[in-house]
Amino acid sequence: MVNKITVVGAGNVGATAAQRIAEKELARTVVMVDVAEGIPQGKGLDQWQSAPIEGFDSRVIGTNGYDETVDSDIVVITAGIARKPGMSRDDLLNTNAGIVKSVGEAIKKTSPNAIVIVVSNPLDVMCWVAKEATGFPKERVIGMAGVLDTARYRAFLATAMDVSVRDIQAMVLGGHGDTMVPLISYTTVSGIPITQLMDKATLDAIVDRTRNGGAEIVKHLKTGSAYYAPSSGAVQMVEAIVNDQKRILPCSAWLEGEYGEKGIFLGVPVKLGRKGIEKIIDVSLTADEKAALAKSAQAVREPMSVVKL
Ligand SMILES: NC(=O)C1=CN([C@@H]2O[C@H](COP(=O)(O)OP(=O)(O)OC[C@H]3O[C@@H](n4cnc5c(N)ncnc54)[C@H](O)[C@@H]3O)[C@@H](O)[C@H]2O)C=CC1
Ligand SMILES: O=C([O-])CC(=O)C(=O)O
Repeated sequence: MVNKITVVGAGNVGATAAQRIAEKELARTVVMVDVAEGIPQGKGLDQWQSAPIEGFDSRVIGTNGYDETVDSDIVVITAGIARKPGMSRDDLLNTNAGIVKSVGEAIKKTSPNAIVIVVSNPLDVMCWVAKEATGFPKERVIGMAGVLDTARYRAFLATAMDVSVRDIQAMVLGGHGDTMVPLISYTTVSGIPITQLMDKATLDAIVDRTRNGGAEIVKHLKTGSAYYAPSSGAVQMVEAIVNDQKRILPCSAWLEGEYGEKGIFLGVPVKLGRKGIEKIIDVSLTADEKAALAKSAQAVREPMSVVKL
């Protein structure tokens, strides 16, 4: 358990993440911050009132400012607008860049030693905005997307094969968009290569569905985007950090030459522990996977070039 975890944005992803963090008792105090008056206060109080039933002692509070967040160990940024049907994540760029920048500046002043987990979209670009605004080292600014995209891929594979999700190991790398790269060569079911268990057409359809996994939920919900699995993804990363688990998870990380890329955030396998990103793991890729990752990096670079910081 750490002393304090702040979740900025008390909307669908933020509030669900805060509740999960409290239920897992990952921090003594969980603070939700939102600009919407009354919302973080009301949700925080409601969550705290679930504590006697769920049996957790993490105190949840909600606020519109940063005083209560001072010296947070971890800050999860979920502030920003979510997309609606017909929109791409890049359509959120300008609005969310301004929001994430202001949040980053506030965190820099109030929690200078925090590890920041970014969730707001477009994810990889927002990680960069958060890194610029906080000035934090690359180990302490981490994006949540690969854990979610991989969870979707694993869930689809488990459904198709009628096996436990627990036995499916996989990794989705690249940017959090249509160009993401599910690594078929590293997908196994209890160590058995997926290509021995599933025909190519079925696998290709699952890869395609994974790439469009966020849009599929938006199409159903109409009013916003996914939040149960996204908050689970963010909380798995929080847990890895709090408990110094040294988990190897696909996260958006600032690259300085790894995978042939530099000066961008991109989803790659990292080791997550108490210091944040403790290592970026550079795995070998097939020629097709390398080309797909390079294309995905380009899809992150383009929106970056139009953001005014
Ligand atoms: N990285 C990923 O895999 C995922 C990213 N997302 C992204 O996460 C973000 C949040 O999604 P939801 O929670 O569904 O949206 P939501 O609309 O339910 O909640 C967003 C909250 O942010 C608040 N907010 C806006 N400006 C703020 C500021 N300056 N400071 C504090 N709070 C502020 C709003 O008042 C609102 O309560 C979106 O940008 C969405 O696209 C969502 C799911 C997955
Ligand atoms: O689709 C969206 O806009 C939200 C998101 O990133 C996801 O669910 O993958």
